[in-house]
Amino acid sequence: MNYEVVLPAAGSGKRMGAGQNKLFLLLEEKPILIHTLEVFQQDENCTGIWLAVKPEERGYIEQLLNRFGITKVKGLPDGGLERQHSVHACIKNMDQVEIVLVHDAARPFITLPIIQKLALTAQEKGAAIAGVRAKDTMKKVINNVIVETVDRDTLWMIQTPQAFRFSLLAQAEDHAEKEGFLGTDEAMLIERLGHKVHIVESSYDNIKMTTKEDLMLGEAILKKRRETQIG
Ligand SMILES: Nc1ccn([C@@H]2O[C@H](COP(=O)(O)OP(=O)(O)OP(=O)(O)O)[C@@H](O)[C@H]2O)c(=O)n1
Ligand SMILES: C[C@](O)(CO)[C@H](O)COP(=O)(O)O
Repeated sequence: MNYEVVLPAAGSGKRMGAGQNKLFLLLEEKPILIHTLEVFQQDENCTGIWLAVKPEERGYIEQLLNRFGITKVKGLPDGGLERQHSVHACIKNMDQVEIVLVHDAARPFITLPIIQKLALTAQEKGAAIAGVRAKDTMKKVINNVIVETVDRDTLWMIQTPQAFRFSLLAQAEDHAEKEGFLGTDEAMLIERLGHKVHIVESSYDNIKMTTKEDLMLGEAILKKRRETQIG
């Protein structure tokens, strides 16, 4: 199933505390952003990449695209104050396609089988997002006191990619903007339309590079993958 992908890349990386956009930090000598882009560059089903960027970082990102042979980028619109604004900027710039994926540029370990399953489920059902089952005992806590132990079987930790029929996501983004609603993922905007969102089981490796500890985890995931390939 063919698709185009939106990669929000206009964050600041405050929690990483590196004093620069965390996407420029290196994992095995390659920027995190490039690790993520290479997944989609290599996927023959990906027909276009849209990158939301900070205006002052556009020139450097274009240099990186050239240096690493990333040729599928169709546009690099200005990102916004929040992640949702950055995604919306891309959606507004794109021509209509059947299926669009939104994927955090900060999640470099997504794999092609999960991407394909998401795209196919979105084609069939309209909206599909990646997630993994909660592993720990889950409790709701207010003011440091347990209010409730939540049935773990109903809880998933949500990731990206999130895949949609383009028209549905565009409608959800416009609706959220009109109502001044800000969500932490695209699925929340679709849920507000009353449309069902389906889950596709993903991998615990598909971490978002958020804090310093994630850099070590990231190096370990790359090492594991290299050793599996060699072995
Ligand atoms: N205004 C924003 C904020 C975030 N992002 C992107 O959305 C993804 C997920 O966001 P997050 O991990 O929160 O990244 P940052 O906002 O950079 O990190 P922090 O919240 O720690 O500042 C990242 O690829 C980030 O670049 C974006 O495009 N525009
Ligand atoms: C979309 C997301 O990756 C799902 O886990 C996440 O909500 C975005 O990251 P943030 O750190 O909440 O901005």
